[in-house]
Amino acid sequence: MTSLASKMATISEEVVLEGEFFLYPKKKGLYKLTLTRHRLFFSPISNNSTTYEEQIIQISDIVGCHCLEKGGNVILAGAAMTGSNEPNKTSSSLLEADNYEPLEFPGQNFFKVSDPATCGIVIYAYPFKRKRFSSKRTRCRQVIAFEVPSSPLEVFEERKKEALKWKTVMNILTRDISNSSVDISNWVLQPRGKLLILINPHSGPGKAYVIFKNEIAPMLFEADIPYKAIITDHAGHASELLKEINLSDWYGVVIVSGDGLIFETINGIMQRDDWASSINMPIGCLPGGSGNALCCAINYAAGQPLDSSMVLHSTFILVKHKVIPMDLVIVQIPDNTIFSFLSVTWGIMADIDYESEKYRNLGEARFTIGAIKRILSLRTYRGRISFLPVAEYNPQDLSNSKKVLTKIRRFSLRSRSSSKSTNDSASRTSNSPRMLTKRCYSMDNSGYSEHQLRMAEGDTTQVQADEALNIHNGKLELGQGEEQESMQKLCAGLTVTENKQFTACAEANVEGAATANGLENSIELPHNKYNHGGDETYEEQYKMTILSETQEVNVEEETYHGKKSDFGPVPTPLLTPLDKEVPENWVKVEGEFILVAAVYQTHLGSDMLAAPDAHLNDGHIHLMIVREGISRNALLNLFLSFGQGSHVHSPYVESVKVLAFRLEPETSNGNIMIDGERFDPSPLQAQILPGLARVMAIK
Ligand SMILES: Nc1ncnc2c1ncn2[C@@H]1O[C@H](COP(=O)(O)OP(=O)(O)OP(=O)(O)O)[C@@H](O)[C@H]1O
Repeated sequence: MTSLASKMATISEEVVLEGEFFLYPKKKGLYKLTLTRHRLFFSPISNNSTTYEEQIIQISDIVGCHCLEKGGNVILAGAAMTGSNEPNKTSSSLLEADNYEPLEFPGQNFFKVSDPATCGIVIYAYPFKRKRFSSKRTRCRQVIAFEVPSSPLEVFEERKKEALKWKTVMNILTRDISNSSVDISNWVLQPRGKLLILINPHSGPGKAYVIFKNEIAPMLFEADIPYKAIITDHAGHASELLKEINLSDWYGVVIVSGDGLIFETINGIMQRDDWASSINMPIGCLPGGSGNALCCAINYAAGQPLDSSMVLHSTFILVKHKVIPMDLVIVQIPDNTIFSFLSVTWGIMADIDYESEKYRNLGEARFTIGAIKRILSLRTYRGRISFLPVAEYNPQDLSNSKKVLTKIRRFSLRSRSSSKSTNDSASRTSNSPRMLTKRCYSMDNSGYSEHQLRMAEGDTTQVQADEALNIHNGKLELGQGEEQESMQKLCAGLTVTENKQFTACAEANVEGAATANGLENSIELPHNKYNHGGDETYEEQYKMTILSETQEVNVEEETYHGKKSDFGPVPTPLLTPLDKEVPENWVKVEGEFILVAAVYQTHLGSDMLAAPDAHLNDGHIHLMIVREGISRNALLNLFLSFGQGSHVHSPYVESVKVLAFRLEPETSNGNIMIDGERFDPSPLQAQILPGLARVMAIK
């Protein structure tokens, strides 16, 4: 038996634990279990060596290990709580309230035993399996339980102790907690930090709560993650909570919604007096909305597929996460400041995002429908885009800029300035009520206001588009316009599935993880008369901590406790006031544009690899410009190539990495979208804040 065990553990790996167990509940024969730091091997013990069958579970696929327990159904401790409309209740006092709706699951899903004398372990794993009739892989739930035999451990307490030892060691390995001690009896399993989970019941097709209950909560139970789940009851609720609550009560905040609630969360935190420490609070995201770009970017970086099982893959990442810095971008619009984590778009991309709101019940497919309509009724926008490029700017060869001149990196900052103007203006962003659909921010700083989509009346191009493209009962019907051929080409790449979801054929190849772009650590800001010059470097002046791109954050070392400190506004040394000219060393491009997009995550949707070489914390804004002069056909092809990210090679696309930019639309029509939120077209400027936020991700 011992020799079999050695064979199982392939000898080269150090054996952490070995033991003999029954496979529960069959109790058919004994199994030998061998645990190494990376794998669990198990095989039946038989006198006949020809029946030797070894099975392996990778530790990296395991989310948790429990002791077998007696019981019926599982009632989840975290449970979910609805919001409250009670007028006197503040958002944060809701957290103390006791109106929980218990979530109950059938016991057999989690291997509850009927005999209290049964001792053993149950392992929850999510290994990759190949999909049927496809070369693609997806994670599948695997639950396996082992019972400690009553011989030689006859005493119940000893069997219980053995099961507990296996559970503890398995969970320590599963959580990738470093243990220097070779003696496993010194290994200590610390309880997991508590998560505040915010669920938007109206996001996307309105299924966020069902997704949470059926797909997310069970895995949180398996991984022993404590949480409190709150169903938001109004727009702005998340931002109110994050502004008010004592953050030290929580390990992190998790959003089950689309990008809109993540935007609210980040901007809520940035309105706190102690924003500079509070923004260290890890943010997790699980896809529950129609636009789940950050989830896509995190899954892509972790090498997980962006397929129909994205909730499962995202929950798996949440359970196995490390805390990773994420770039934010400070966006200044007249009289307001916004903190953005995703993108600023203007032109066709913004129009598609905003105008496709009415198809939100189609989930992400709304963007495909919106794209077809907007290409049919193509508009151009006049304006100016100015930017501070990372590399030497060569308009002839924009996508191939090589010489890196500037790079600012992740920082934690504490400005010496006592002015609070930035945060004061930010606080105006989300005090007012917010519409769930067709929402926009008005530029007069009065907060959120309802915005009617510019449909038929007074917008003839939209009417033509609507006539050319009809959507009835989940089917696309093409009109007779001059673009019919192009549209047929695009629609040939669309499949309409039973649940009326449209998916583009051109799927992103997301099997391989994004690799870090290998940029060096040096910082050499260009001479900029507005960067507050002097002899101090940018890092010295703003107390930046330069970390390498692959460095993880040790949460223990950072504080996000809600102490009121005298933090100043977020410094923006690269920006001049919006009503002054941009610095002389900026590049200015003027003309008619089809689109301008500033993106800082890889994805803007599961089939939109907008910035293929972006990284969560690469310290760059990836600017993409398409000027007028592109045919509709070429634009169609361009949109189709977004799935693979090959649009960056198009001769029509100018790609440039920048640290800051200013956008000055000359026309008042159209839309500006910041992280999926609409703003009226007016001048804005933005600067990267490298690695300012923290996300739960896997590199
Ligand atoms: N209970 C609620 N009722 C109405 N609106 C809410 C509620 N909770 C949150 N919201 C608002 O709904 C907005 C949209 O949600 P989110 O973007 O997360 O999902 P989404 O489905 O991707 O949205 P959209 O399709 O509108 O972009 C959020 O920005 C938030 O302000």
